[in-house]
Amino acid sequence: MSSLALLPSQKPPETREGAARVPPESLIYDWNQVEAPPRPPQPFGLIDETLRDGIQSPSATNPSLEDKLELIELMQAIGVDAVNLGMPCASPRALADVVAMSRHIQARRLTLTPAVAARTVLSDVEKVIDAVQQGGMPLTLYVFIGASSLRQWAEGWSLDFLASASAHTIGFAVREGLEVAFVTEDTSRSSPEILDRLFRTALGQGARRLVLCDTVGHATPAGARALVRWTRQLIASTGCPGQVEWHGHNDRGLGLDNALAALSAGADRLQACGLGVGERVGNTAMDVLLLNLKLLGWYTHDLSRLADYTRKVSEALRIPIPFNHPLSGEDAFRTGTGVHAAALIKALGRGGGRLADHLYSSVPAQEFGREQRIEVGFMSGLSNVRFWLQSRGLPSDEALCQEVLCWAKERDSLPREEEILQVVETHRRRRQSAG
Ligand SMILES: CC(=O)SCCNC(=O)CCNC(=O)[C@H](O)C(C)(C)COP(=O)(O)OP(=O)(O)OC[C@H]1O[C@@H](n2cnc3c(N)ncnc32)[C@H](O)[C@@H]1OP(=O)(O)O
Repeated sequence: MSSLALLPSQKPPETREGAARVPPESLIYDWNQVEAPPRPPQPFGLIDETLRDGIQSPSATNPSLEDKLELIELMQAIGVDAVNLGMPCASPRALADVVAMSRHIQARRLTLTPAVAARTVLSDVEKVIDAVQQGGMPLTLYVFIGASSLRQWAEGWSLDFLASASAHTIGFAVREGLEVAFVTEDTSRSSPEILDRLFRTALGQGARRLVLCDTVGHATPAGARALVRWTRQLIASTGCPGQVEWHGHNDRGLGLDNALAALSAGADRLQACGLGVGERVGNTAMDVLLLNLKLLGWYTHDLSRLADYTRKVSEALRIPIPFNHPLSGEDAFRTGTGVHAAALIKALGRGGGRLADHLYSSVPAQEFGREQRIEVGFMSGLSNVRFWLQSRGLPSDEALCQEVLCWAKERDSLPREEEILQVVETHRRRRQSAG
């Protein structure tokens, strides 16, 4: 504790007239621009898979219908253009929820395109047709089959079986008036020979979207780019209209990088789930993807409700937001660190929130509905304490600041607000009785 006496006391921040008017961009050299990723070659879309793949996370709770409806509203608010409502064949409740969500989308005149998933199995597709009839609105069918040799081996399937099951089911769905997206599970580990056969079959039967699935999170950005480019060339060679969609998992922690690489290579749409929930370690996180798309300048929709969306995903699926999750994590914009806090406080004094927002974060908190917070803890300096006290309208004389800081340094974790207030109160009483 005696070492604290050696800490230099914080000088009052210098003020520099006019600093507030300096745009942050002019103070930040951006190496990212030196080798900037290629912009997507065409407009792109986003489909939210939280209510399909997201709830396949073993840790997720199946959200109530009310929560699902609220989530759909928030998806619309953040500018997502399509939503997968689930698998009607999974259970009577799943079917009923899909129907209720379709009715909601219609009644509220939302612009989200609703979609559902099914196996290449006629009885699954019949359930989708039920959902369309009961819900009274079209649903895009995402019809899937395990494609890779590994997946075929596990099931005892042949490529002929995959092609005929796909042709049969897609043909049936298209004749029934459904728009069809063809989903090849494990695409990123499937050979070009397999994909060539299946994609030509699907497009020939009227599928209008090919979904490239990195089902086990095997892809790297280079692999994602190669697969997207190869698929675009294949579609062009068929003369059929067809779009490319990317579905990525995060097993190697590369979900976001792969999604961005797929987009740069020409994917028309990306799939993602709020908070990155989904099978095993989950899917590309929709919230982090949107954050990056926005910062890259590739997405212009207002994202001030993005943190609300992420909170709702957490609440609806009963999955806590990790403390260090980008943007919405508890710690995303707070610091208890002395050097960082001292600089942040000076920046606040000089230029207000906008510049301060860029000082110790690459994400401007205010733009996304959040704000910077300064805490007091064992890695703090006097600046933290003084700011903490002043921002609560409390006295912040040197003796009190030193006492709070010495006390905080002795602790193993950041103190709670009430605990700091207790130290302040004890100090006040001691002074009162002394004086
Ligand atoms: C794209 C993805 O993420 S794939 C994950 C899809 N999501 C889910 O599975 C969640 C919801 N699933 C469910 O509710 C159930 O698994 C159901 C209703 C689909 C099927 O339940 P069950 O009939 O009891 O089958 P079960 O789940 O045990 O096994 C899956 C069956 O589907 C078969 N199957 C899987 N995909 C296909 C396909 N595209 N075409 C034909 N059969 C398929 C499997 O071979 C297996 O058949 P089997 O029972 O003869 O071995």
